[in-house]
Amino acid sequence: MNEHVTWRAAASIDEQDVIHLADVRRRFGETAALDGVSLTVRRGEILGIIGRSGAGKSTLIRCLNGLERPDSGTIAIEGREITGLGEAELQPLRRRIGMIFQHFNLLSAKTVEENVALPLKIEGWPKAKRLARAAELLDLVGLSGKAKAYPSELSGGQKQRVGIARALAAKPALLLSDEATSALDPETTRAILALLKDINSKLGLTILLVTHEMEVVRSTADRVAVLDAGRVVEEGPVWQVFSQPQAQTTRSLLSGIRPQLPAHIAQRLSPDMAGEAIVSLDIAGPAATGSLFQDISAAFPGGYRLLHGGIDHIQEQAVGRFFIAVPADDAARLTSFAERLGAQVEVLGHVADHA
Ligand SMILES: Nc1ncnc2c1ncn2[C@@H]1O[C@H](COP(=O)(O)OP(=O)(O)OP(=O)(O)O)[C@@H](O)[C@H]1O
Repeated sequence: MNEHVTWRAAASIDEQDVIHLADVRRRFGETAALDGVSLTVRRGEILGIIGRSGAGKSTLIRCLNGLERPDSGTIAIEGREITGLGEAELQPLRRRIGMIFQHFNLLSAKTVEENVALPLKIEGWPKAKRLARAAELLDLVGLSGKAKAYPSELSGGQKQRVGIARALAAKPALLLSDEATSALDPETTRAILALLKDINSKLGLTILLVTHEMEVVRSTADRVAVLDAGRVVEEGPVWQVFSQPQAQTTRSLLSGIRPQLPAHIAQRLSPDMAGEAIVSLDIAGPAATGSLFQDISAAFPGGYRLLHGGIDHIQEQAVGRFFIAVPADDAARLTSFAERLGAQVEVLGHVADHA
């Protein structure tokens, strides 16, 4: 455990960014896979990167681990620029990034402890020392009893724990998770994410979570960057981006985990200003659990109807999303009233009768 303490101390001395990308571009023929990506992964944080299929996530990962070279722009790992380095110079920097994968990528003919110790063997560590380190890491990931087992004898979750232990063996500056929970059931996913969060807080380990699973980012990341057609279209603390997403891509990516206007009401929406206006209210922070509806009630004697929604908690911040119906004539005044209280308001349309 001493090694962990040393590691953490080292992390706190060195405050520089772990990864820094500036205007990174990579084209494949007509396709701009990365179209000017600038991004920073700060030491000790968990940064989530989300994007739909084809957004450029894999190209970004390949540029980070040196398997792909950008056409232009710069990539620095712990302040050292990797763009332009030759293979020999790249190797030690590549080892500063430990990776975990969707399908674990364990060697089936090797035992668990041999898999974990493999990066250290490549680095030339003596056998006794690397097995001692493997034992320490297996303890960290909760697999002490499995050192002599083979991957085929393990569950998916246990295999990913071995993957995590192996990725941490050479004390990387960054753990890069490439869809690491996508092949796991929800319960195992939660356990693996809890382990990653635990390692992040115990060791100060910096983690980059690349995923198409919004729930992974919601429950685990500190910040999130949204990639769309090779560009970062939105970036910020998870609770902020998830509560008031600005980009259309972010909104549609989040549609599965944020309350949506029920389909039977959405089908009846009309742009004609008649009957009731259907309004969405997004509000976060203390205002979300404050007196929002009490204030609206007091200011709008014509009344309102709460149709759908609720309050979630992300990073210990309340995040509220509500759909309400108000008399059409009140919609404009309600919008400015709720905006003054900190809500993001959108009039989605109107319905002739009660929705
Ligand atoms: N080697 C390649 N040759 C040609 N086109 C490529 C190549 N690699 C990526 N692309 C294209 O670049 C774009 C970004 O691809 P990339 O694989 O980085 O996206 P992604 O976000 O990882 O997608 P997915 O989630 O489906 O893996 C896509 O349009 C893809 O077709």
